[in-house]
Parts: sequence; C-alpha cells; structure tokens
Amino acid sequence: MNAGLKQLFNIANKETRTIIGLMSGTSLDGLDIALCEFTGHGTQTRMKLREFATMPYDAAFKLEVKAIFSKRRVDLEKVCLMNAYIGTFHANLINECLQKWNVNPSEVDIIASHGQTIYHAPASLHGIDGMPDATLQIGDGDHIAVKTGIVTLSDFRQKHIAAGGEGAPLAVYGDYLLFSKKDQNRIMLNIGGIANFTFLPGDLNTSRIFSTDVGPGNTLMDAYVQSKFPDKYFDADSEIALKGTYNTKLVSALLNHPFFDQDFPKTTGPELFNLAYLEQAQKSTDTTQLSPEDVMATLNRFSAIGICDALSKNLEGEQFEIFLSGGGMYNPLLIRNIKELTNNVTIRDTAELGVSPDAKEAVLFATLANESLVGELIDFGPGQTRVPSVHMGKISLPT
Ligand SMILES: Nc1ncnc2c1ncn2[C@@H]1O[C@H](COP(=O)(O)OP(=O)(O)OP(=O)(O)O)[C@@H](O)[C@H]1O
Ligand SMILES: CC(=O)N[C@H]1[C@@H]2OC[C@@H](O2)[C@@H](O)[C@@H]1O[C@H](C)C(=O)O
Repeated sequence: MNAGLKQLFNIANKETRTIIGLMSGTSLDGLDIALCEFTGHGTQTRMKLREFATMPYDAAFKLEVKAIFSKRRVDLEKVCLMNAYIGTFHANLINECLQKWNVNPSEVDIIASHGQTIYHAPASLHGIDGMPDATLQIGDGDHIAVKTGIVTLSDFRQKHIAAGGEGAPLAVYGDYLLFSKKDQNRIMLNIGGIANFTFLPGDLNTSRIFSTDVGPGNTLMDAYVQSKFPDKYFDADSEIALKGTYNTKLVSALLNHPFFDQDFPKTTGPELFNLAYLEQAQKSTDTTQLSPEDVMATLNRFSAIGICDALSKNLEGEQFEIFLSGGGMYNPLLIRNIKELTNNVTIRDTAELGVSPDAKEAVLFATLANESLVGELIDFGPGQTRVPSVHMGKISLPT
C-alpha cells in the first residue's frame, strides 16, 4: 500500500488530529494560519485553537497577485507561474510559523489550504448561457505538501460547485458544527472583503441553515482608499469616513443592482463590487465631485445597509444575536452604522464562542478537512441544493 495513503488512514483513525487551516482572502492582507486540534466530528466536533498568526503580505507580493486578481483579462503565463509560486510561498510561511511556535512539522497531521481566489464567477454574475457557476483558487496543494512534508487538502470549492452550490460561502458547514446553539438564533456575520452571514436557527433545524454573501464588506472601501491615498491600504479606524457625510443618492445608486434582490444563498466578489461599479454609480447620480471623505462615508453606509437589509429580509420578526468576525469588525463607523440600522441588536464576536474572530475563516478550512477525513455527510435537507452534502478538498501527499 502507498505509505502516504496508509498515513492518511492512520490520521483518520486518530483520537486527536492536529490540523493547520489556511485562509488568504479577497483583502490580500496576508495568510491566516490557524493551528487547531480536533477531536470528534460532526456535531460532536471539539476544536482547540493552539496557535494563530496572520502572516502579512508585503507590497511586492500584493502587486503580483493584483495583476491577476478578479480581472477578466490577464496574462495567462502569470497565472500559471503564480499557481506554483503561491503554493511554495504559503508553504514557506507555514514553515516559518511552525518554527516560531516551536512545533515540529511531524506533529501536524494535515494542512487545509484555501488558496488564493483569483476569480469568482457565479452564473448569476457572468450570465453566459450554458456556462456553469465557477470559481478559481490558486496556490497548488502539491507544492505545500512537498515543501512542508505535511499531507495537504486544498481546492475545497470545486466539489461544492460540482454538487450544486456556487463554491461559496463554505462557512455554513463550519459555523453549523462549531457554533450552533439550541434555543438561540445566531447570525455568524463575517465582514471580510465581501460580507457574508450564516443563519443558525435555535431550533437546530438543518433545513433552515444557510450561508450567503450579502455584498461588499471592505472591498470597495479598500479599493477606493488605495486609489485616493496611495500610502494607505484601508481606512484604519474609519479615520477618513468619519470626516465625511454619506450621500443618500449615491447610496441608493450603489444598492441598485439585481444582486441585492436575488434570493439566498448567493455569492459575489470584487469582480462586481469594484471601482468601475462605484464610478458608474457616481456618474449616474452626478456625484463625481464628492470629497474622498464623503465617498468613504457613503461606501461605509452602503456596506452596512447591504448587510442589514439582508439580515432583516431573513429574520423578520425573529430574535437573534450577531457574532462578528473578519477585519470589518474593527471599522468603528461600519459597526455604528450596523447597530443603528438594526435598532441596536446585540452584537458580540466569535471570541465569546472560543474562536478568535481573526482566525475564524482559517479554522473553517481546518474543520472542513477534519470532516473530509472522519466525518459523515451532513444532510441539510432536500430543499437545500445549494448547501450540498459533500466532503471537500483534494488530497496532496508529500511524496
Ligand atoms: N482597524 C481597522 N479599521 C478599519 N478597517 C479595518 C481595520 N482592521 C482591518 N480592517 C479591514 O479588514 C480588512 C481585512 O479583513 P479580512 O482579513 O477579514 O479580509 P479577508 O479575509 O481578506 O476577506 P474575505 O473574507 O472577503 O476573503 C482590511 O482590508 C480592512 O478593510
Ligand atoms: C470565492 C471566495 O473566495 N469567496 C470568499 C470571499 O470571502 C468572503 C466571501 O467572499 C465568501 O463567500 C468566501 O469565503 C468564505 C471563507 C466562505 O466560503 O465562507
């Protein structure tokens, strides 16, 4: 028998598994690395976060990724090179972390790698007849496995699409297993580049559970800041937006897109919500002369309304609590806007549930890997074709 397969078999039979989850999101701020310990699976999953780090990307690396990121036309050679380069780069960052944490690679059973999304194209966005939902993450798992010596699962999203989903949000699986609570309706709201939430009903009825993207979180604000303030990467502590006032006409124009009327679950990305989208909305409302501060206040309000409209659409008349994660939770004006728009709903963050909000998405991929190794398929019910019952992740053996 192939020794690697035997190793995999042994890992699946272990009482406790040590799994590294990796996430590199649309904000391109860095690689999130979560070292987790798992016992059990399914609703019996117990996860302990041993270590966590975000390994920041330097400006040169960000530029390399941006050259092929969420663009309809790119240099195909560059895509090919970056697929291998990102795999190796991520492996080096993992090795660096393990050394820093004094963890021998042989202690780690599995790496669960999301890769770098470079294009996300749900059918509702590309609109090309006969073409499927599609998404592309690069940073090949074989490079990670060989360079770290650790069995790697990667490319989680393709199976989801093959089985009827849009490839995202995958958060639904991890949120259900780690955060469901009897008798409490929970909204797990992640405000990354794109904002998404998972609804976890207190009656634990799996057929009501879903995750959906709701629109931009930080992506438009980040892109605008970077275009107007070349020395800044994002609007730290809402410093810029707090100096401005939102423009209601522009907010309405930004919200005027069929994406916001689509049913849940749905997904999106910077392929839609980008500077061209903003420019068009500004032109149509004659607001091209707004100050950068007013534009930032407007974009901030726009993200908040997108999030809150989606919540109220789903939860009319129901009591719920929000648990936040993702970098947008550190944007004070965004949180203030959300509180105002939800009439001060209770907002906590996932740290109260034992998972650092910065680590949550990396932990998700570790959880998906744990399920793929030892879990049984979770059945979300017959109506839930967009939350398919599948195990995700492709296996890369180090040798
Ligand atoms: N102090 C802060 N003030 C304002 N915004 C902040 C602050 N800290 C982080 N952010 C925002 O959070 C972003 C990073 O968020 P995060 O790491 O969750 O994104 P991501 O994982 O790349 O996104 P996605 O989940 O869409 O893939 C930054 O680009 C910035 O917009
Ligand atoms: C295609 C893709 O990379 N989507 C990401 C992105 O970042 C947030 C949002 O858009 C979400 O749909 C998804 O990631 C999380 C981890 C998810 O799948 O749940």
